[in-house]
Amino acid sequence: MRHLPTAALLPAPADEDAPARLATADLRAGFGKARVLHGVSLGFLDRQVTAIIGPSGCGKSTLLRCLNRMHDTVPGSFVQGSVTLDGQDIYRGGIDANAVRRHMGMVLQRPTPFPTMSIRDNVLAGLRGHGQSKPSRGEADTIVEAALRRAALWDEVKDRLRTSALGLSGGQQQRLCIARALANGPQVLLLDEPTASLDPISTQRIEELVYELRHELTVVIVTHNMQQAARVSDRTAFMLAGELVEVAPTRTLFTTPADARTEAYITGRFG
Ligand SMILES: Nc1ncnc2c1ncn2[C@@H]1O[C@H](COP(=O)(O)OP(=O)(O)OP(=O)(O)O)[C@@H](O)[C@H]1O
Repeated sequence: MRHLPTAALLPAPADEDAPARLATADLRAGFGKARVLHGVSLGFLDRQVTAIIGPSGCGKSTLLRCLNRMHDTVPGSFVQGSVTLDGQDIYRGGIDANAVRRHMGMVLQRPTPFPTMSIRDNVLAGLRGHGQSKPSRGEADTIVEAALRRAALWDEVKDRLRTSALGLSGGQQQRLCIARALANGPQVLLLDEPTASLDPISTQRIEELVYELRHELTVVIVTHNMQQAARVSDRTAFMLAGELVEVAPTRTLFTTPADARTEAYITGRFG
C-alpha cells in the first residue's frame, strides 16, 4: 500500500490565479417550491481538486448535480443562474445535456456497478450509453485497460475481466465506477461522498486515486469528512444552508478561515 505524500495532508496553497474550468454564477436551484441553493458563485480550477464541505442538507449534492445537469433530470426541479464549462453555459438552449454528462463523470456514495454485467462491460457501458459507435474489440480492450489502470484497479482484475462486477469488494466496485466514468474521457470528475460506504483501506485507495487524478482532470469531491478534504483537495468550499460561505486553498480554510461560521464548523461546534 502506498501512502499519500505528507504534503498532501495539508496541500500547499493552490494557485488562485489558475483558470476556472468550471464555474457557477448566482446559481439558484431546488425542487418545486423548495429552494436549496441561494445564489452560489464558485469556480473550479483546472487540474485541481475542490472539496465541498458543509452540514447535512446544506445543498452539497444539489450543487454537484447542477454541475453536470443531473439535477434537471429530477421532475419538478429548477435551475437558475449559470454553470459554465470552458466558458460555455451548459444550460443554454441547444446544449446536449447528455454530452454534458459524458464530459463530467460522476461517482456516487454507493458503488453502482451494473449487476448483470462483467467488469469489462461495466467499463464500456458508459460509452455505449451515450450513443457512440461501438468500438472494435481491440479498441475496447485498449479503453478497458487504460481506464482500469487510471482507476488503479487493473492489477487486481486483469485476470477476471469477464466475471461479474458483483464479485468485487465494495472498494473495488467504487474504483470500477471511477474507471467507467474515466472511460468516457471526461474533463471533469464529480465525486459525491465516494468513500462513505467504504472501509478505511478502500477509502485510502480512493483518496490516493483522487490525489493522482488531479494531474489530469478537474475534480470536485463532496465529503462529510474534513480530514479527507484536507488530505485530497487543493481548495475547499464551505457551504451552509444553500449558500457558499467561503472558498479558499485547503490549508488556509482549515487553519485561518475568513468567516466565523467556517471556524465554528471546522472546530466541530455545529454540523
Ligand atoms: N429529489 C428531491 N426532492 C426534494 N427535495 C430534495 C431532493 N433531493 C434533495 N432534496 C432536499 O434538498 C436539500 C439539500 O439536499 P442535498 O442532498 O443537496 O444536501 P447535502 O448537503 O448533500 O446533504 P447530505 O450531506 O446529507 O448528503 C435537502 O433539504 C434535501 O431534503
